[in-house]
Amino acid sequence: MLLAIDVGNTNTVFALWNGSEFLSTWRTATEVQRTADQYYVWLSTLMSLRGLSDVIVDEVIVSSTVPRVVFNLRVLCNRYFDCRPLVVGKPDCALPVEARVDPGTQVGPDRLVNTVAGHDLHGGDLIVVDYGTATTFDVVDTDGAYVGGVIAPGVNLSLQALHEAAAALPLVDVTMPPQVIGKNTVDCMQSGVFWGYVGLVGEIVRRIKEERGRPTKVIGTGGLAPLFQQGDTLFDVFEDNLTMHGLTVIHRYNKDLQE
Ligand SMILES: Nc1ncnc2c1ncn2[C@@H]1O[C@H](COP(=O)(O)OP(=O)(O)OP(=O)(O)O)[C@@H](O)[C@H]1O
Ligand SMILES: CC(C)(CO)[C@@H](O)C(=O)NCCC(=O)O
Ligand SMILES: [K+]
Repeated sequence: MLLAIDVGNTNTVFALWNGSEFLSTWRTATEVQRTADQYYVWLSTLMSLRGLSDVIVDEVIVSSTVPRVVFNLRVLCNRYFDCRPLVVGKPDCALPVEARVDPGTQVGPDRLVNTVAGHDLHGGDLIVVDYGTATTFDVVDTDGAYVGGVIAPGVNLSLQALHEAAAALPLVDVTMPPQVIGKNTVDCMQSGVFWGYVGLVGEIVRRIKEERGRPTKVIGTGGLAPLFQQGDTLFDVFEDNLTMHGLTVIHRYNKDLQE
């Protein structure tokens, strides 16, 4: 069975894919020091808690925005799953779409995977907005190619930065505040970040559409996307599991190429 691993700068998600559905997904904090043995103890424990101890993982695909993590994931595959992982961005992992960017640019693998997934589900002419560690905008051309985008600081990163830089500001969660005008510190901060990001996303999407000059569908993904959709209609669709879906599409594509 396929194990798909999506390593973000904050969180790493593992998912088991049986060819037609995800049996389970698990999330852990991304940590470069974590060893293959630590991954395996953690994963096999969670698998048995879900009654999945009999599942044999024999294929793995990885997307990692943190290059150093890949080494230990390779050891995990070799030692415990007796296979070589397919790693997005490496020459031996083919992608069903092109990346039309400046020569030498290393596009984040998560953005390529989101492009593939978006194109698979919705065709071409898309903007994928991903609320991860960074807030990214991936522009998908008519033929499905990644043609660039926008990288803005992530929502939680902005809240953290306020807290770390200003002695009197606490660390708060992002939420939609009751009013725009805050009457206390927390409401003021939440208003700044919530409405600030509603504005940021709306404005960047508007300008991308203007620059491209054709009808473009907007897809929102990432843990915080639904929260921001409450502030304004920012997306045409919300996709819960976009990156994981893209990993299964890329895995299938590479298998079909081998056959
Ligand atoms: N109201 C909220 N306030 C703060 N965080 C939230 C809230 N709702 C969801 N989240 C967080 O969103 C995250 C899920 O987002 P996602 O997996 O898209 O990105 P990430 O893990 O933060 O970033 P990356 O993928 O770059 O590591 C989880 O860490 C979850 O705790
Ligand atoms: C922008 C992030 C951090 C978002 O996860 C990741 O996609 C990344 O490290 N990208 C590399 C640079 C680029 O995508 O152009
Ligand atoms: K992500």
